[in-house]
Amino acid sequence: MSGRPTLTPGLVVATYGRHCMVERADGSRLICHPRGKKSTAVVGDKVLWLPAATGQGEDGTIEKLQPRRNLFYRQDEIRTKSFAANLDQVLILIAAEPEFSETQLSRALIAAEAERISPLIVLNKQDLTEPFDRAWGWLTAYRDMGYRMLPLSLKDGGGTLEAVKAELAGKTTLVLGPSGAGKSTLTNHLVPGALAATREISQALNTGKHTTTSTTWYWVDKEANTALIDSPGFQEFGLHHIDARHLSGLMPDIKPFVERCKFYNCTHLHEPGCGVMAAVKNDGSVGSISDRRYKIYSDLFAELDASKF
Ligand SMILES: Nc1nc2c(ncn2[C@@H]2O[C@H](COP(=O)(O)OP(=O)(O)OP(=O)(O)O)[C@@H](O)[C@H]2O)c(=O)[nH]1
Ligand SMILES: [Zn+2]
Repeated sequence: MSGRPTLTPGLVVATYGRHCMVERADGSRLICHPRGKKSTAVVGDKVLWLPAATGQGEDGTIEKLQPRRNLFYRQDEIRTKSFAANLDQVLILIAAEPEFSETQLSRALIAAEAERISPLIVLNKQDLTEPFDRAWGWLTAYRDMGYRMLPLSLKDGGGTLEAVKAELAGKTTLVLGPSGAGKSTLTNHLVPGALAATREISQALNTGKHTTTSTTWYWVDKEANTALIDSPGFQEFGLHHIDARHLSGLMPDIKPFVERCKFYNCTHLHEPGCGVMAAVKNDGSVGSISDRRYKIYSDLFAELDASKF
């Protein structure tokens, strides 16, 4: 009879619980579940899988995860983690309206920095001129920190969408953003039919129930060079995997001042001779740390430090 089944490479394109949708090299897809309890595959993982024995209800088992280039962490309200792996960049989509939270923006940027994944901030709804200009001006501080930023109007399409597309070309991008920023609209502009495809995947993975998968991979081009990964909003963007002591190094406006601290293990919360605290200015002028960002730092420090116990 035939020999042993051979391990076949695949890409995880969606997950629901421990079930995964795996794409073969030819683009066809099948449902797999990981062998063993420990290994959990995430969207973007490259895996080796085997066909399941007949009658087991799934099409295959994931036998091996290939080493990851990076792993983006996110923790939701109930503290279950969901991630995506092997990313080139994270697109943080915010909008002129509804107003977004600076804390959530900072958290997403810190999560990206921690994995050395380049973030791209995109401010949508440029057609809403007045709130847009206000938000854009306010984000200047983030441009000054060195973050890439682009304006967008999904309503008007045109030039701004082309500029965003150019940043995505040839890369794997995770899209994050608060509810109402325009994530679904962006995905549908870039991948027509994306939402219908997601519903189908969700139903296949979750035995027909109408729930959406937490994270989904889409190919933007036929050649499969450009990929977009959609993820739910970031209301509760937990950073519990980050050590509080590493936080200052992950905030580019705070980092340069750390070397001025008197104590090498300064937490920048109460120590005398702290270079960070000395640089905090309430006007957020260039070459200083704004008091908003310092508050985000100190609140996060307390949260991350407490989460260890
Ligand atoms: N004025 C304006 N409205 C926009 C623009 N882009 C999207 N919208 C609208 O903003 C609303 C929210 O867009 P969605 O794409 O559903 O936002 P989302 O980020 O997917 O939101 P969730 O599904 O809640 O996570 C919709 O009514 C869109 O039509 C834009 O550029 N300008
Ligand atoms: Zn200090």
